[in-house]
Amino acid sequence: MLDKLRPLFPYLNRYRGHLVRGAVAVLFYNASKVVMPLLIGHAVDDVVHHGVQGIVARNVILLVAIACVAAVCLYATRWILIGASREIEYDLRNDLFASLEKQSITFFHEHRTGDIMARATNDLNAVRQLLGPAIMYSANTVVFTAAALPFMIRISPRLTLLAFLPLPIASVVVQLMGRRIHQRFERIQAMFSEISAKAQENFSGVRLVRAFAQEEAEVRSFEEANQEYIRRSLFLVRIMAMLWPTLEFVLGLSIVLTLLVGGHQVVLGRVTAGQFTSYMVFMVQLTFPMLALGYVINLFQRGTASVVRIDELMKAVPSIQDESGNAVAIDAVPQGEIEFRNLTFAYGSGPKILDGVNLTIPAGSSLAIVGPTGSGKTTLVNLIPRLLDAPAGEVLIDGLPIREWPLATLRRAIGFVPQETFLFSTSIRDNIAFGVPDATDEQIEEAARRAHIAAEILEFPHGFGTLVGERGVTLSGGQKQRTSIARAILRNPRVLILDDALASVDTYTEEQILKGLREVMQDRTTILIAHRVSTARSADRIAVLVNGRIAQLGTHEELLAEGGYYAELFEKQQLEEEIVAE
Ligand SMILES: Nc1ncnc2c1ncn2[C@@H]1O[C@H](COP(=O)(O)OP(=O)(O)OP(=O)(O)O)[C@@H](O)[C@H]1O
Repeated sequence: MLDKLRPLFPYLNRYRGHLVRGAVAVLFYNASKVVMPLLIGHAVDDVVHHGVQGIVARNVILLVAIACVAAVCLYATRWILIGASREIEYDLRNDLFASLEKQSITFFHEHRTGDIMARATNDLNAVRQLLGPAIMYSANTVVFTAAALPFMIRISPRLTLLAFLPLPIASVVVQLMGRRIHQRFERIQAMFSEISAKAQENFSGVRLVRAFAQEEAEVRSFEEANQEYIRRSLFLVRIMAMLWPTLEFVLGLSIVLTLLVGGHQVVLGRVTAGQFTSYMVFMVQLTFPMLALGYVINLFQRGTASVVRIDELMKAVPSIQDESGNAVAIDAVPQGEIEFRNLTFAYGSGPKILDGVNLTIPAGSSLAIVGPTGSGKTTLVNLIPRLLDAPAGEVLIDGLPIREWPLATLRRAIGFVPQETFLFSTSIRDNIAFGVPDATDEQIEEAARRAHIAAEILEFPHGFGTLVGERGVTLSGGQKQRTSIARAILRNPRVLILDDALASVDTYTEEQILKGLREVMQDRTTILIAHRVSTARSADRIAVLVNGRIAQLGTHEELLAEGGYYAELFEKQQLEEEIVAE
């Protein structure tokens, strides 16, 4: 178990000052608690022997004073130890988020968002409870038992031996049940991840669910998953339900034995009434910490299972990261020449998606990529900002293997408009300025103007301050694409990549955007993935990608003259336009 908790050691070490102060508070708290039964015993003996009011009153004052000290120490214990657990929770959450931010996109294909969210919330909370209440209660139990035991032995070794006799039974029960609690909690958390993922996908895909009238089917499927979650939780409840009464029974047994044997010893005069009272108070005081043991074990088992689940995410090594000893300085700016040198690429052990691609895009020139759906166009451009990693030496920037460039330098130089546009639930201004936090309003508006979206944005009630997404207006597909283009332009990148970024706009808007882009494209390397010839022809050269191979390469005129896929596409689209025009 300690091994599983190893990931927490650096955090505990960081807050060792808190832990030491917490330990001091625990010591003082338990010291004052141990004094109390002794004082009560004294008071009882005083009454029995002297019956003097004054002495009793002195004992009462002392008791109240000790109770005050205990209360202050308990307050300090909670404040320091629970506070430290919150600090560690804060650090853990930040570290988890930072490590997730570094993961490559394949990581997010392998882990469902709901699962990640469940680990970042439910599991993190279980770890916090382990670090806070679990550590605090176990420290109190151990210290109090250790402090009380010598006094109890001094009062009566025989009584102590008898009273503690049933405790090993409790220990065995706790050991056995602890293991099961751990296993069952792991299964509960896995199911919770499943439910979270299901809910998250349903909310994200709400349009599809409504359009296909699948609400009831989805509710049913959610209910099934929820039922399984409850079934697994009830499994844990069953064990916990056995743990509490077992511990209570064992403690009850101890108290009964103490009463029986202790009472007998008072009668025989071996212990005084006061000593016996002290002893009984010790036993009663031990009841709560012993019972809390069941709760603490539960917290420890849950927490350990959750540490493992969080650590799985934290220790996942990003599949794409900076190679050690990059040849290029971090503040370098690439010219923007891109070369694919005999590039072959497959997803994992799957089939080849790109096969022997040889292509150079000179710095400052533009290239359009056309080709049938699934031919590998997106895959090819994803290799440039290293969203996917090509085999070493097969993609070069300015003649240098791409891995020689620090990731930050490389990505800073690229403006990327992905096929699926994504806008954050914030203002249009912030969405465009994403990646350029110090951009001025003028720069943002200029980028929007070039992407041919400025006029439409200004028509919204709050202009550029209009909120989009879940909390604001819903932009049309074309508006989203143009906002996304403005975002890429604002970065003033050396390399601009537009992956089918004009697919959702009509031909008139396409023409307007291309007009704006023509200025932007000057002197920067631009790659346009397009399905329309009208978009493709605006580039210096056009590459036709078929089945992961470059089938044709040339200017619009050259490719028309050459015949083949591009010329056919041109004819087909012209015919369509003529039919629409009639
Ligand atoms: N993450 C992935 N894992 C496995 N296969 C993938 C993955 N992403 C894409 N593919 C496969 O790679 C092939 C090429 O996909 P890609 O998206 O590059 O094509 P495309 O030419 O951009 O298509 P489209 O024009 O439809 O956007 C497809 O067969 C696709 O199924």
